[in-house]
Amino acid sequence: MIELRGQTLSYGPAVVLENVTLTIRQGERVALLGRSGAGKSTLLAAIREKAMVAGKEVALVPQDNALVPQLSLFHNVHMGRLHRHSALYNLVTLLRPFRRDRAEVSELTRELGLEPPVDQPVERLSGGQRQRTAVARAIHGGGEVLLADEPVSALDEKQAPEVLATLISRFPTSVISLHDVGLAQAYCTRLVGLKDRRIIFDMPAGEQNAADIDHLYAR
Ligand SMILES: Nc1ncnc2c1ncn2[C@@H]1O[C@H](COP(=O)(O)OP(=O)(O)OP(=O)(O)O)[C@@H](O)[C@H]1O
Repeated sequence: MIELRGQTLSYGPAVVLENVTLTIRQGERVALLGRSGAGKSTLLAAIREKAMVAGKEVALVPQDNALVPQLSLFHNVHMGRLHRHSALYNLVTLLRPFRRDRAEVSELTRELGLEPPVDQPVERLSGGQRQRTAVARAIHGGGEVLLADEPVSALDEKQAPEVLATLISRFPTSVISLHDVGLAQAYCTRLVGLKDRRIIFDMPAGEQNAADIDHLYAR
């Protein structure tokens, strides 16, 4: 479905991952694991590029959320769906959102435990609330493939699994960078470990042992 074959990923002369071969199949929930700087975001970007070339509809949760702070929670979530509407519809929505859209966004934000009113500017939200706004934007936009970069890193122990479960359930296929191995094992079907410029394991969730994980995070 999405395939990288022997690809080297680099920034100019700086190689991040060498000879990457990876196939993401329909229905998979793939977790990318590895120490900070191992190349998870870089690999996600390469997967995104392949998915776009293959004509897939991709939903993104970027690591930095990529929200517009001055705009409301509603408008930031609605942004996920701009491409589905006409320019006129989007212009009207900017000034005065349609009731139907407001209701839909309000329901989604409630589902994600976002308490502030949807009119609240994003710049007045907490870090965890901003992250859930980015999650809501991806869900609202929808698509065939979810690519998410640490989408629940700012959430507490109770919220993180709930939000991750909701996010994953809305997409047929997902690739998610996670630093929480427990969450990856609980919610993903396949774990891909990155270290020393390569994929050091790629196996079904549940098959890796403690030594695999220790080695992945060892210096
Ligand atoms: N735009 C860039 N230009 C040059 N080097 C970069 C750029 N983005 C990332 N890198 C480098 O590429 C390597 C991999 O970075 P990447 O962000 O993919 O890692 P990561 O596993 O996602 O890290 P983290 O868990 O901290 O988000 C790092 O050494 C980083 O410094």
